[in-house]
Amino acid sequence: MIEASALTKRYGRFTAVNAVTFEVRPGQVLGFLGPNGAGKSTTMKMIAGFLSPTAGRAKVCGFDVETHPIEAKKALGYLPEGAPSYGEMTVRSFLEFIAGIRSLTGESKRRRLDDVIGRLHLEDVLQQAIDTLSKGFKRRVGLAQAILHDPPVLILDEPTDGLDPNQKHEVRRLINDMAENKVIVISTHILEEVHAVCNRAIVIADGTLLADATPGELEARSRYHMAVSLTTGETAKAREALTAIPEIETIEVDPQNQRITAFPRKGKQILMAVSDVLRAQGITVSELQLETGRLDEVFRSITQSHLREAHA
Ligand SMILES: Nc1ncnc2c1ncn2[C@@H]1O[C@H](COP(=O)(O)OP(=O)(O)OP(=O)(O)O)[C@@H](O)[C@H]1O
Repeated sequence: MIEASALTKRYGRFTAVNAVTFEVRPGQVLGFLGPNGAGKSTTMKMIAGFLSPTAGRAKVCGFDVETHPIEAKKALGYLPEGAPSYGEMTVRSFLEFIAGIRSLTGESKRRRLDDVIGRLHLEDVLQQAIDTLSKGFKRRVGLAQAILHDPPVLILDEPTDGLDPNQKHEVRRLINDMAENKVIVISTHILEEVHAVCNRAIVIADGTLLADATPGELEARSRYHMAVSLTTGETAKAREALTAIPEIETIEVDPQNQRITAFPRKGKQILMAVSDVLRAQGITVSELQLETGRLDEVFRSITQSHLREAHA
């Protein structure tokens, strides 16, 4: 379990992280979302014990990161941003070195090394110096060192940064496979990643926690939640037909692709009515979709309204 209590980091008069409080329990994969410079990496570094908080505290599996750093770090795997240090080492010697630091020996060391090398497909680069690897491979080596001792808590700072789409998919699957009995925190800019791996999301901006909810709850805040979108060759006729439905508040047409979106009045369901009206008018649609909500729009509205208020 991770407990962050009023975690704060100040650099001079600048507050990078402002009294952030949250808990993460086993089975939770928490996505850390926020614009550039929001304080995501700084918060993760404080929980991982790589940076001392100015105020507040973090605990990992009950151990205060500041007062019991060894116990806390034992329970934790941390993938920092960027590439692993020790770039002159080969991948194999780096992982052996980390295994030593993690006190792995003998059969269990061999098993753990084989496991992470296999999971992250590092077989072909084991003898290569880390500095000479592509960005994606460097990221995979970083992930391998984070999970090598099979810790109960994982903190992964942008784990899929620099990976190609296949590798992104693989790493998301790896996180899903590990999620059941671990505590996992990931930071990401990729909102589809929140859907793919997270069952909870925290939004921060300017070092301040602005939202803490499931991805579904966040989507439900979107103006697109329960809206109906459709594509047809008869846009004008369909739009006109939809104006007859009293439960629809507004209708928008995307100028790029002519896709129509009908927004319901608060609390109203419109899918059946839309479908009935189109059928009655003989309008053929190539696609009709009930929207769950758009995370990117919610993210923008939460962070931008905060920034507007903060700088007003
Ligand atoms: N050592 C430092 N001295 C002064 N300011 C710093 C220092 N480290 C970070 N900051 C500032 O703290 C703020 C938060 O940085 P942080 O790296 O945590 O953001 P982030 O949310 O991870 O951003 P990104 O998504 O761009 O990685 C930024 O404004 C950054 O410039």
